Amino acid sequence: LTVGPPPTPIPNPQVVATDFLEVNREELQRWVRGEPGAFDWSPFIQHVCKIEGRGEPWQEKERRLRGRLRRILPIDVHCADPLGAPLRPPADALLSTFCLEAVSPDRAAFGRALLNVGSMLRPGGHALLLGALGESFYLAGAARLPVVPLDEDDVRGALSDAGFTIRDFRSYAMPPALRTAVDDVQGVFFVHAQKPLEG
Ligand SMILES: C[S@@+](CC[C@H](N)C(=O)[O-])C[C@H]1O[C@@H](n2cnc3c(N)ncnc32)[C@H](O)[C@@H]1O
Repeated sequence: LTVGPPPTPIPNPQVVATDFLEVNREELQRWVRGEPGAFDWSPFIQHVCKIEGRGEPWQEKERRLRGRLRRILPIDVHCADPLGAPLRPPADALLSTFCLEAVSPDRAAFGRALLNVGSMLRPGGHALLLGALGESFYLAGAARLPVVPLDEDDVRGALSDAGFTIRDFRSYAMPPALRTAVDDVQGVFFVHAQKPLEG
């Protein structure tokens, strides 16, 4: 789960990155510090520069992102206060990818997790969520990890129950070429949702 800057520019935006596992947080920390042997995110940053098409040198984007990533915090999306204490200031925007459904035993838990992470957003804040549709497991090395299989209506219902307004909802069915043995994902959803300005 990553909490970050909003779609419209704000002065001096900061990015707060979070993960449940210390090993994952340490890996990210190594990248921020530029340590040798850290995971190399540069192909992804180069790709983003390419699709943004602004001619920004990728090294500049990487440098800026490193500078903005000030906090890497432990999180548990199953807690009402996922960070252990309210995020101060609350986030303008929140990005979560393939997390909530992968760590929830059932749809009710997915809905509660969405409500919990939504509490880190300011009123009017934006959530960008990507996740798996119809997935029941994925393999991480030798481990077979369960996933709650969701359909589009499950995601829409959970967003509405958590008080979000859906601004954009897209999904695609996994093309056969991308179906591999590491999971049984049927599709992917992309959501832009917003918390109401009041309440
Ligand atoms: C399927 S991975 C997705 C990772 C990454 N966001 C991505 O898109 O590839 C699920 C992530 O959820 C994290 N996780 C596990 N339990 C969690 C919990 N209770 N609260 C928050 N994150 C959790 C794992 O450490 C892992 O990084």
